[in-house]
Amino acid sequence: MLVKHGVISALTRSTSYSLPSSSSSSSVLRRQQFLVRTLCASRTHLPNLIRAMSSTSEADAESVLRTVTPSLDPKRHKGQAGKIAVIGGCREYTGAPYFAAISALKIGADLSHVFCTKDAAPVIKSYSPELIVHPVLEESYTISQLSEEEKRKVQDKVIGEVDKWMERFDCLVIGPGLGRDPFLLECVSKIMLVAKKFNVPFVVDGDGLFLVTNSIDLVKSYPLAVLTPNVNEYKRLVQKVLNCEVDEENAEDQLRSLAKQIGGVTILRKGKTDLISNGEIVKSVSIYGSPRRCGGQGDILSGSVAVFLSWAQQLKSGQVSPSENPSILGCIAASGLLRKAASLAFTKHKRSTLTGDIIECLGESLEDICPAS
Ligand SMILES: NC(=O)C1=CN([C@@H]2O[C@H](COP(=O)(O)OP(=O)(O)OC[C@H]3O[C@@H](n4cnc5c(N)ncnc54)[C@H](O)[C@@H]3O)[C@@H](O)[C@H]2O)[C@@H](O)CC1
Ligand SMILES: Nc1ncnc2c1ncn2[C@@H]1O[C@H](COP(=O)(O)OP(=O)(O)OP(=O)(O)O)[C@@H](O)[C@H]1O
Ligand SMILES: [Mg+2]
Repeated sequence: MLVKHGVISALTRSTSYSLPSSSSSSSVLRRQQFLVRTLCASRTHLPNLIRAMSSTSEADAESVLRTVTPSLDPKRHKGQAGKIAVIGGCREYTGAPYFAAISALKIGADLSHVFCTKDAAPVIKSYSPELIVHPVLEESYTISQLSEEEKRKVQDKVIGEVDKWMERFDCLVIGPGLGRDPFLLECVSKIMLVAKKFNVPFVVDGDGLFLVTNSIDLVKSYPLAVLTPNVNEYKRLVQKVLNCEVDEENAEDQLRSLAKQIGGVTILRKGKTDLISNGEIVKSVSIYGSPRRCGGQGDILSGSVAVFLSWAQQLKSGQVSPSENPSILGCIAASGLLRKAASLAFTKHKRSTLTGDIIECLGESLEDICPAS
């Protein structure tokens, strides 16, 4: 343990991340181990792996799903299969955070929280009693009458409300249905700083990517950040970071450059084929899939990445090669499962397939690949 902690300290010093002071809790320890595995994977072992795999290779998503999904052990207590929090949900969008949060539960996480605006909270609560919903975020229109001093107090309160829960979460999903209100996004930037302080991994999606694209330092060189851009979000990222247009001919190399340029974050580029890179390796997932493009499928994906990433970080060393980055494994597993569930839902519902139908197929699809008993 002491040796491990020494390694952790050295690694965290070299990346200028500080560990939380109460590093005795098991979730903090797990995150430290995750950080070590992620850094080891990206610094020590990957060069060898890259030499062996210079071009993109199709991931064996089913095998990754079997590796990362924990067995249902009666000795485990509530929380050990994952505690996820979605930061998103505003006046316009209540579906997206719900889809992300409920997908996490349907896959097998124990607890799923949503931090959203006060307007969105009763709506999201009414979709499901399973979710723990915190009405804490504020948009500009609710505070327009306040002085600058009072606005700062509101911001501190918002951040305090999330901060007090932060250490309990295994992963955050930042952005589904967040909206683009400037005051709200400023609060979310601060929430990201708190997550980084506690080494909590986060998946950035939807409007979280709008925020990050305009303030890339929020995620730059944070090894526990995963970005899940769709076609538009990817285009904006490429334009902003690489200062060029999307190059479909050299899609893999461009994705690798983009991830490298953002300091080795993991990027899952969604599309006909999902491409995943951490700036070193590039993996693809193209199995299954559905021709229906109804809104909300990306939200299922971001909630799923959070769960599989959390499970991948719990794997004991020995079960998985140290060169396998938990963030990459989480992305491969989530992409494979979503595509299988979408395919199954489509065989049942054809043109009328909706996101809710795909969510209903998550359990059956996972069961098919790794049965619960
Ligand atoms: N039911 C809901 O509450 C949903 C809310 N969503 C949220 O809506 C917000 C905005 O997300 P968007 O994905 O619309 O933002 P984008 O910036 O990706 O899309 C903006 C515009 O681009 C178009 N577009 C999207 N995908 C495209 C594609 N593949 N090819 C061409 N044009 C495309 C959209 O129709 C939209 O008009 C996010 O916070 C997101 O999470 C979405 O997740 C969908 C479901
Ligand atoms: N052309 C396609 N063919 C097959 N599957 C696709 C295609 N485009 C996207 N997908 C699948 O759908 C998933 C969601 O991608 P999509 O581009 O719809 O995300 P999004 O726009 O962020 O969704 P949302 O509406 O939730 O915001 C991807 O992970 C991918 O597996
Ligand atoms: Mg989206």
